[in-house]
Amino acid sequence: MARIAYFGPEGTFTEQAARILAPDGELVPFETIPQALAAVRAGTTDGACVPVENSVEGVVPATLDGLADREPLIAFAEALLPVHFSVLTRPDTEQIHTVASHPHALAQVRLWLEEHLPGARPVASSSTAAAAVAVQAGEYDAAVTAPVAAEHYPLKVLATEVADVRDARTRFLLVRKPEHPLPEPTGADRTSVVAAAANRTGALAELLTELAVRGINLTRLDARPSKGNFGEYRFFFDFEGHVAEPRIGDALAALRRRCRNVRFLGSHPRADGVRATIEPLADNHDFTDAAAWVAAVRKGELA
Ligand SMILES: O=C(O)C(=O)C[C@]1(C(=O)O)C=C[C@@H](O)C=C1
Repeated sequence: MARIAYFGPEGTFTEQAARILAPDGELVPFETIPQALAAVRAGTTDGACVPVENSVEGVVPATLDGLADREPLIAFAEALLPVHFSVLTRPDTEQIHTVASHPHALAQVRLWLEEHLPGARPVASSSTAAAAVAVQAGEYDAAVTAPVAAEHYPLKVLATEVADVRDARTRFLLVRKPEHPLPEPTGADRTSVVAAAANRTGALAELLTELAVRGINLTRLDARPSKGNFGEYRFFFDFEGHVAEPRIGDALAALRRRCRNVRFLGSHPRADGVRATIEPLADNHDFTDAAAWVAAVRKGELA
C-alpha cells in the first residue's frame, strides 16, 4: 500500500483531498507543507498531498516554493474541494476572545468573524486542524476548521457553512518523485512549469508569447521571489494540455530554449474535467503535419 504524506494533522482539508487522490493509501500527517514534501524526497513516503491554490486567497506559497526548490517533484494528480468552514470551541467556553486558523482560512471568513464574533482576535495557526488541537489544549477559544475536524476533536460546533464567498474551492496536488510514469493524456489536462525568467526587458513576455503563438491557454500565472537578488522572480505557469502532446512538447522546448532555468512540475488530468481550448491551426495534427513537412523538405521531398 502506498504511503502518502499530507499536510495535517488529522482533519485538515488536505486530508480529505488525500483520501480522494489516494483512496487505498496509508495517510501520514505532517505538521507543515515542507515536511510533507521532504518525506517524499527522503523516500519515507511514496507521495505527498498538498494544497496549491484557493479560489479566494490565491496560491499557497509554501507549496510553490517547495516544488521549485531542492530535488524535483512532479504533480501526478489533482483534486478540487469545496471550501466552507465550521467554527469549533470547547464545550464549556462562554466568551470568545481568540479565533485560530490557517491564514488562508482566516482570510476566507473575515467578514463572518466581524459580524458574529466582533472583538475576537484572529490568530494564525499552521493548519485549520492545528487550530482545533490548540483550542482543545486551551490555547485559544475558537478554531475555524474543515467540517470533518469536528469528527476528530472533542469540540463543540458553534457554526457551520461559514464562508464569506460562496462556492470557494481549493485545489490540491498529489506529488511524487519524477521516476514514476506520467498519467496518460486525457484531453482535459494541466501542465505546470516554473521558470526563472532573466531580469531584462521583455523576458516574461517572451515566455508568454511562446505559449500564445501555439494557442495554449494559461490557467494560472504566479510570481514568487527567487530569494536570491532582490527584485528577481520565478514564474509559475499552469496551462492546458499534456507534455505528451506535440503542441505542448513544442511549447516546452521553446520555453527551455528561452530560459535554461525552467523546471517541469507535471502534466495530469484536471479535476474539473475542462477540456483544452484548441485554437484554429494549433491542434496536435497541425504540429505533427508541420514537423513532417520540415522533415520532407530536408530530404528534398518537396510537395
Ligand atoms: O489547513 C487546512 O485544512 C488545509 O488543508 C490548508 C488550506 C489552505 O492551504 O488553503 C486548505 C483549504 C482551505 O482554503 C484552508 C486551508
